[in-house]
Amino acid sequence: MSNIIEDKLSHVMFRGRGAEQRGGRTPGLEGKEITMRRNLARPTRSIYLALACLSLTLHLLLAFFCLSVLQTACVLPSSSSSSSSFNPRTDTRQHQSVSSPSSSSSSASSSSSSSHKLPTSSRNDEGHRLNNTSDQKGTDSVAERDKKLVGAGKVIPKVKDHSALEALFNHPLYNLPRPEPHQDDWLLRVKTTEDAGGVGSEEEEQEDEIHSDSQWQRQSASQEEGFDRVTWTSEAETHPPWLRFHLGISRWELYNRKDPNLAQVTHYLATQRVLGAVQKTGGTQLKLLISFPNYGQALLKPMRQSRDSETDLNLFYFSDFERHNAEIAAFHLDRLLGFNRIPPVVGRLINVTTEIREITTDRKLSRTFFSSPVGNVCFYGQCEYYCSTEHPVCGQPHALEVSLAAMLPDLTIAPRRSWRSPWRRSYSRTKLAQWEKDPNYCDKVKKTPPYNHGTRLVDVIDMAVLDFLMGNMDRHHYETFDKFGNETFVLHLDNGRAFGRHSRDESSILAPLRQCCRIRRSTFLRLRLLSLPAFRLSDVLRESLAEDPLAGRAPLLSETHLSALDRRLATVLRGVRTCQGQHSDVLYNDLEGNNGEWDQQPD
Ligand SMILES: Nc1ncnc2c1ncn2[C@@H]1O[C@H](COP(=O)(O)OP(=O)(O)OP(=O)(O)O)[C@@H](O)[C@H]1O
Ligand SMILES: [Mn+2]
Repeated sequence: MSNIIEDKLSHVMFRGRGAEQRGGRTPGLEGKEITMRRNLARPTRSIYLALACLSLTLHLLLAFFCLSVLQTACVLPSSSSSSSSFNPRTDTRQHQSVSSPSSSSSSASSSSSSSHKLPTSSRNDEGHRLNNTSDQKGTDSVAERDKKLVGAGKVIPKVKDHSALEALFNHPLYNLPRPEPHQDDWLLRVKTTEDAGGVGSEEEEQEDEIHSDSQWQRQSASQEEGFDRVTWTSEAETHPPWLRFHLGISRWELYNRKDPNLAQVTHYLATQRVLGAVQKTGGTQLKLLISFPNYGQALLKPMRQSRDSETDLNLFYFSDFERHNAEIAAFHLDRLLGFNRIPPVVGRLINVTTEIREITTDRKLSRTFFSSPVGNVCFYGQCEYYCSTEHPVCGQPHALEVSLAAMLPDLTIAPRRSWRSPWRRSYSRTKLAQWEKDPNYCDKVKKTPPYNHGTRLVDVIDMAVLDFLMGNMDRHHYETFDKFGNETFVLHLDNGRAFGRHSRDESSILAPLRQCCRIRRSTFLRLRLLSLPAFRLSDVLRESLAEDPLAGRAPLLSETHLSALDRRLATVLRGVRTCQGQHSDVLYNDLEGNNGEWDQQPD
């Protein structure tokens, strides 16, 4: 056997040498070689076969060795080890930027259900990019992240198959038939060219009418710097989402929950390029008016404190900081209660340097920018409360969480009326308001216009229920659209001071319900529905808030706030029952003539 192998090996060596010598060979030598090869063809094949077997055996041995002895050397590096090498947390400024890549990918999952299958390495790559760019003003990182946060108001990441939110919105109580709106029931309407009645009629046009196509075109001809060219016509499909939102405002609600434009508005607010940022006047705290290239605008409230920091118990409601997450959560809660009385609000991570400081034309605002000792970009603006170096709004180092609320139509085309709330607090450290001293206060309110007629009283009570649930004590005024007179809903604007405390329920907010013992039947039935396990308020709100782009960074409301909502809801329902035990006309029947499935619910 060994001889045979040796023999075959010598043939291989011979062939090898022959090949080496080929360079200077004579034709005679080549001829000899061919003859020899023919003679040796069969033994050579056997040698090849033997060598293949040998090689295979050696490979198998090597593999065994590798698996048993050097097992760790064959294992791929774990994700945690790779993540730590990609995400060095070297400095406090970077903390937020570091945590955001995973969050941006998880919030991207709201637009793509497959994204939570993203390989860890791709998330880490993002983290790496983000850290690099945050040192170069963080400009690209924030913009890139924003592109991925496009899930705004779109698809909810489905952790479970069953969606309580979907089930809630499919319930008949959330699909009550509405009368077909007449022309007068819309806040605005688009004037056609025929309506305009030719040249010279402009001064006679009513203020509540959106200008005709020809006027829009004229406006676009005198284009302002940076703004898009206006190509809208009277056709709804040509309108940007913010304009469709304005055109959808009716006598009864700000938006129709089922209108696909609602998701487009939040998406728009979350993703449009910021063209302008100036301070907005009115109110007491810092807020900015943001402009987008196609003439849309938003009201910005910055994050000033962490989501979970509870308001100091010794701070008066009028001294409390405004919270960006409260504005976002209030919009979702109001929608869940079936009110639709808060303009769409969405969270966004902005770059304070490129999206405020470098573009603002507001000198009063730009003068307040500074770099903090750890290198974060901060500003404080000019306003009544908390606009000083001691209360700066800071990026990390440039990235800042904000809430963006869709702006209502300008007051020049849709004037609003501001009403002092009958249950307004005294806004004094020493005095009590009338309603706090007089148990029969509501009797007087009920006799006073506009509360003596129509739905205004139950509207204010709806608002009190919303405010009690979210702990908002700061409802001194409310607004309505002038055009609709007293026959309209009330706007729930300014919710920045809600969700300040979860450990305390402020029962005085419920005074309108307790003192008047009246509530809309539809509101009561929805509240009862939200107390059932299948539609539990905390569950549906958690699910709804997951739609917001900022939810990927941290839940917009902590679990403590969510469970406080369930507790407070039970208090409201108990309050109604107590009233029902004392009075007969507690439920204001706004469902007359609608005998639907909701009636079958036990009382
Ligand atoms: N989405 C909106 N569109 C148009 N105007 C709005 C919008 N939200 C608020 N406003 C207007 O801006 C004013 C100031 O806003 P807001 O009440 O939120 O500020 P604030 O500083 O919280 O006020 P306050 O200190 O009185 O509580 C409101 O009274 C309202 O008229
Ligand atoms: Mn406020």
